[in-house]
Amino acid sequence: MSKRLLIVEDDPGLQSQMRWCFSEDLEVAVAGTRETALAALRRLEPDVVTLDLGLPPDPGGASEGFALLEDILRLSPQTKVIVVTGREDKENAVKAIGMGACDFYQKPLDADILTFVVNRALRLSELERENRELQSTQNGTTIKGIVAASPQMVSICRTLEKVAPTDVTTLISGETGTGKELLARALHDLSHRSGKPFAAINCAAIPENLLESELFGYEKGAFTGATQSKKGKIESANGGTLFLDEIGDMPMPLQAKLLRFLQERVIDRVGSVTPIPVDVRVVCATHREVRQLIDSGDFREDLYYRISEITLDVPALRERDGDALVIAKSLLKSLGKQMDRPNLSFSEDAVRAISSYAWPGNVREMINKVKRATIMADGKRVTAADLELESDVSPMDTQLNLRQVRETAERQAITQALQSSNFNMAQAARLLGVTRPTLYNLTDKYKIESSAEAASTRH
Ligand SMILES: Nc1ncnc2c1ncn2[C@@H]1O[C@H](COP(=O)(O)OP(=O)(O)OP(=O)(O)O)[C@@H](O)[C@H]1O
Repeated sequence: MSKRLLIVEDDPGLQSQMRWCFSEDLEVAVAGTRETALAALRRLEPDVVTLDLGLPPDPGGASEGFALLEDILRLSPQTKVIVVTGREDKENAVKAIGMGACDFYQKPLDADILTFVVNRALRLSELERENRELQSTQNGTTIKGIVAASPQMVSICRTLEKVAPTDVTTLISGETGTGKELLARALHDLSHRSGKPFAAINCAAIPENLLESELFGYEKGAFTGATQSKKGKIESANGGTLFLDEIGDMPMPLQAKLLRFLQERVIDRVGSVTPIPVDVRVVCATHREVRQLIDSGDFREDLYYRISEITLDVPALRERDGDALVIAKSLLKSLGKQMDRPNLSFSEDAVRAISSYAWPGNVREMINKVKRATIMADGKRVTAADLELESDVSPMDTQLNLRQVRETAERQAITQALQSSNFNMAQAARLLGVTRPTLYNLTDKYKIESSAEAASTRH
């Protein structure tokens, strides 16, 4: 894509002199007033603007130039602005830089210096764009399967890397869906036990009377129905890692038995008194406040100290700076690939909605929302509405020109009309106040399915 430069200069002589300074591989537009400059900004989306501060109606001062500088920085903050000032106008140059201009250039015109300054700004703009692209795809950790950019999660991953090679019992706490099991698996994968089993059991999901035999196994004849002996989860994890999810929900009698195992590293199957030595690393997780469970008499304090030799407190997604967006982007990429909808990206309003939403169900909730959006999105852009998130921005805050606004609005209106008319084209056309052929043209243009069957089997 060619680079674009907008020259804002009210003197026609200088306008053409400046235009001549730049080679043909640069797309150059010229504007002489604030209004025409803003129109060109929206149309051209320039990488760099040279801005003469002395614009009409204040050609002798700088008020109009400063107003335009503010407009440009608000509407298109990534555009690099070089202010052009009079020979003795150092004060305004400094003020403009303070406001956010990237450089300044003093008249009279010197072609070499001007091209040098503009090329430098173009290069800066290119580097910043590359950097933005890199940042949006970069993962702050190299642990397989974990996507994180926030300092909080990056620090947890660092701790995890240090703890993994040891055998210390680790307690991972955090709200539901924050990735506790994912971290437990990473602890296993990064340890010397990775070639051995990883056995997981959810203490809250198994009825109390079955949990003991699930964990410790049983001998033939131990209870009605025990027609043969069976290993429990602890034994089947021998050599590897045992993950006890929702440890806070473990019944008291079993807590005593687990404590004995952690102290002596032997288990007794149900119905047996012969201890079996087992070598496992234990990782526990809970979404509950274990300290409160201890206070209310529902959790043994001695067991707590045994299982929490190291604790990892996983913050909720809303507390991690920047994670929501990088995880959402990574999910969109992988789910898009899985569902044969590659190259999807989030619209500006989706990006804002993802960053401001509280994600009470954390990453698990995000997976569901992104999965839905991957199916629902029309075209390549996933909107806040596709994610079923509220968009708090008006289109003009984020969209640069009318084409973008119009297309988004048209696409939404057509989809709604088709849905509310049960995909009856004549009725939808009436609702939209257009003829049927026009509606067909529009559904073709936006690649919107115009029958219920096609819309539901589209993906
Ligand atoms: N940082 C992350 N990067 C990528 N995927 C993640 C991340 N955190 C969580 N996930 C994914 O989110 C889903 C939920 O994670 P996980 O099951 O580990 O959460 P949990 O805290 O154990 O939940 P619960 O308390 O409900 O058992 C999983 O599919 C997991 O792979």
